[in-house]
Amino acid sequence: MSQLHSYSLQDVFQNSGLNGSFKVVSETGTSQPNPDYVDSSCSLSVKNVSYTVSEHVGPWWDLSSFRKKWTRQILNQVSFHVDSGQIIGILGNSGSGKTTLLDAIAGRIGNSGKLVGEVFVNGRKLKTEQFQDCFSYVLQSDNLLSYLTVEETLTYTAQLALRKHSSEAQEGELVAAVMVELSLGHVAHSVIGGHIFPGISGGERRRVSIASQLLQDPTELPSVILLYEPTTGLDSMTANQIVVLLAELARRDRIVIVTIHQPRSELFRIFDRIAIMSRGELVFCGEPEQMVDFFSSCGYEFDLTSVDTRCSEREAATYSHMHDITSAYQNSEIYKSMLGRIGQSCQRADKPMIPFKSKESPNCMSKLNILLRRTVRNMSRNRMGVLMRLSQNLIYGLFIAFFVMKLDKDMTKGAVQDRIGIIYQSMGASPYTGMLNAVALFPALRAIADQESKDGLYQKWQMFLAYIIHILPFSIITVVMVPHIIGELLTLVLLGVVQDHNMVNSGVALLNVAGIMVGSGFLRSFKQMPVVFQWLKYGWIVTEFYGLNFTCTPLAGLPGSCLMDSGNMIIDQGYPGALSRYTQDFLLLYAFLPALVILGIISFKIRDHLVRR
Ligand SMILES: Nc1ncnc2c1ncn2[C@@H]1O[C@H](COP(=O)(O)OP(=O)(O)OP(=O)(O)O)[C@@H](O)[C@H]1O
Repeated sequence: MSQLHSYSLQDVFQNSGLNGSFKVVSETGTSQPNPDYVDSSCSLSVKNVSYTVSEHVGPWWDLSSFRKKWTRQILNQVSFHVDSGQIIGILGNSGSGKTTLLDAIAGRIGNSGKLVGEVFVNGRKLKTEQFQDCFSYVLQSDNLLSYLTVEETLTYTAQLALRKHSSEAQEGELVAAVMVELSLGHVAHSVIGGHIFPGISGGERRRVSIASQLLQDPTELPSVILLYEPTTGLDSMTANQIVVLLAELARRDRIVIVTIHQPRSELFRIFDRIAIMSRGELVFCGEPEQMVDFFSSCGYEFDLTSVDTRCSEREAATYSHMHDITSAYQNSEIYKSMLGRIGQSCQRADKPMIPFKSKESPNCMSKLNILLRRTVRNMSRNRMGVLMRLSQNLIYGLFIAFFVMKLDKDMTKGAVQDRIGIIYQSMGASPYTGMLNAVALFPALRAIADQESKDGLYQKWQMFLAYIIHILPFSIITVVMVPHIIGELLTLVLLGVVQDHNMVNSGVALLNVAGIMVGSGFLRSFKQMPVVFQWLKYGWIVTEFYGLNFTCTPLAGLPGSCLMDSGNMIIDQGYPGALSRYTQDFLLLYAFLPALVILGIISFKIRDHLVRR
């Protein structure tokens, strides 16, 4: 990775033709503090943003109150202004509205409530649907593929995000530059790791997630980066390092907005602006030094900004404190000067607009190809996963073969019953192996798809298709065990619309048992079945029994115990019409496969609407 140290990200963008305009150009990736940002290249103004949701007054089991609704104010007239080169920390107790504010700015608020207010970038008002294309958003959880290295992870992201005509060399240079910028060079070839095997550290994973976001703007460095709780779950030293790193990113001509739960006191100095939220309102937004003066001038401690809901008296008292502080802030010079800066920036809309994320990213097929290569590479290193897929059908096949070899031809020794039993077991049990695969291996990919699709890298159903294509070679081994593949596909379809994979487990099990019992004809006579199930009867019986001749020793005292002595008679008597429908029934069985793939695509399209955006 020696080449890593020869690039800075800005240089690469400028040299590669994917250039943007930078005022602060650093050398070799080290930050250049830029304290005198008089005319910043970018400004973000958030003006009077409010968010309300309509909620049922009571729970659903109390119908009278459930029918009534009330409007709840989650964000109330939030305004702040921040220039490039600055990092702003949004603080507040749990439930104060930090996440909602970040989601609102990032354009991922969902449509369950009503969002009003204005967001300006460089003085130009953004439409709500433009937020998502304008800002980069780093979530709290690092959804990364465990078996890929850091460099591979970032390379695949670059391939998914960058312009279709960017070359491999350009992508490589950008990835190398981003790794330099986030000090990831020393772990470039280390695997990300997971719960069951070690990989890079928690802080390094955070940095990989941030690096992924930096790579997602192909035309220019992302100018506004939002990070949700980037320090949660990290030890204090690593948390400090992450915040320092974010401050360095901001100094390189960006705006960095971070929500943070409980920052250590030394971290306050690193932020250029501190915003404190309580009950959906900004009770303070200013420089850290101003914060100390402000709180001492209004006679309150900083930690009195949260409302204590432990009892009604404490709630009333602390709410009144909070109200006093908010009023004091809104009457302060700090607030007025902030409003002044918003006004100035709106009047001076002469700066260039931040370019939106490129709409020229690779086409659908190329993205599918990249996703497939990424999934295959990750899977091929998962020894347990590969072993599980290869061995389960082999073992299952051997198990069935063991019984098949012992099948008797004597009618009186259960020749017919045993054969039907074997078919029933093959049909009934193999979908479970498919289900187990999907439940064990797919949810991690689904979480990644949820995040990356929100970033606009691809659509969720494309990850679903890539997953199906990558299991095809394994499925070819089990081609005669269509029920196994049907089991896996059915599980994937349900995983699209049901989040909890335990519920999916039970659902598939139930559908499988019910399907076999009601619709297969193994446990019920075809003739007694409703017509809708009759056409579902398939060719296994014909495959097993056609052309078979049985022996039979008549049982004493049981005349007619040997009335049927051939497989063809069994088919005619027990499953009338099955012979003439043989091809049609098999086609029907295989038709389940494309039908389930189409259902899966629909299911993952529905997921787009279900998963809160
Ligand atoms: N769509 C919604 N419908 C109903 N209530 C909501 C919705 N979104 C947010 N809330 C409520 O708004 C309040 C603020 O939530 P938010 O997640 O923004 O707080 P937070 O400051 O990020 O909390 P934490 O630090 O615990 O994550 C919470 O009480 C939450 O339950």
